[in-house]
Amino acid sequence: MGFHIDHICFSYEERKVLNDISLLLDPGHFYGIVGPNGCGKTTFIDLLMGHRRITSGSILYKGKNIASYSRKALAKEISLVPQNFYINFPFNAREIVMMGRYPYIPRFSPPSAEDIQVADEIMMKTGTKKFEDRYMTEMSGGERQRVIFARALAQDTPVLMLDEATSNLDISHTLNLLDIVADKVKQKGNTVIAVIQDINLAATYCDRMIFMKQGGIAAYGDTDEVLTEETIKTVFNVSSKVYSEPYSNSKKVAFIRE
Ligand SMILES: Nc1ncnc2c1ncn2[C@@H]1O[C@H](COP(=O)(O)OP(=O)(O)OP(=O)(O)O)[C@@H](O)[C@H]1O
Repeated sequence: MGFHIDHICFSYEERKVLNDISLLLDPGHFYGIVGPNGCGKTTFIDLLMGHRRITSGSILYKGKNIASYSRKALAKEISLVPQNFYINFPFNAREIVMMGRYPYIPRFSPPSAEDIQVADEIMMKTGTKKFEDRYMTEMSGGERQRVIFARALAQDTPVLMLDEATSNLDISHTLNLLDIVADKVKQKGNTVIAVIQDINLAATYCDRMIFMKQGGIAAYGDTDEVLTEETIKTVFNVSSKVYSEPYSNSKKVAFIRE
């Protein structure tokens, strides 16, 4: 049982940003959310995270209203790699990754041996161990992004939300991190819900896609079915050719400049 999103609307004060969205997001899938700038993707993710309250409708997670979960209970279920992460206090990379373990560490207690082991393993896998002692304020944008990604993985939740989480990473780190989470979807039945601007990257990893436009859902379903030239035209007003690409065994889009 995943998310049951029922006729939700959301406004920033007077401004309606999401309009009547209904979706069922089942566990065990890699969802890609795609859509033009400003169409409401981050706002949608914020609502699923319980960070903002919907104006109308309901969001159930595992059958319970998302707003009824305590912060700590929700942190054991859902983690997020945000689009922007601001930090001006000089935490080092290890401290940031360890923050992912906070739902499991009792108040006023130090991290357990297990917490330390999990953080170490994640840092090795994400290639962030080599700068574990470096301050976040003294890293490149891509290095910081990988540490924030590692923090979310250390949280070890059944649901992981990615908001353009790899947009400033090189291709090698992008593939490494998306492979790690795709593996969790396959092996453990975890759920990934990822806002991805790069449609071809989304098509490679996501078995289901949600196309958003002007605060609503323009198309939703299995990637093979919804990723079409018509969808790209409707959502982005861009002409394209959609074709099957044998190397990644997925659909790909070639954009046509007119
Ligand atoms: N805090 C806010 N207060 C008022 N309006 C906001 C706020 N945050 C976002 N908006 C507006 O809400 C709309 C949706 O924003 P959102 O960030 O969800 O879009 P997005 O699809 O994630 O965009 P992008 O692809 O550019 O990241 C935009 O028109 C934006 O200007």
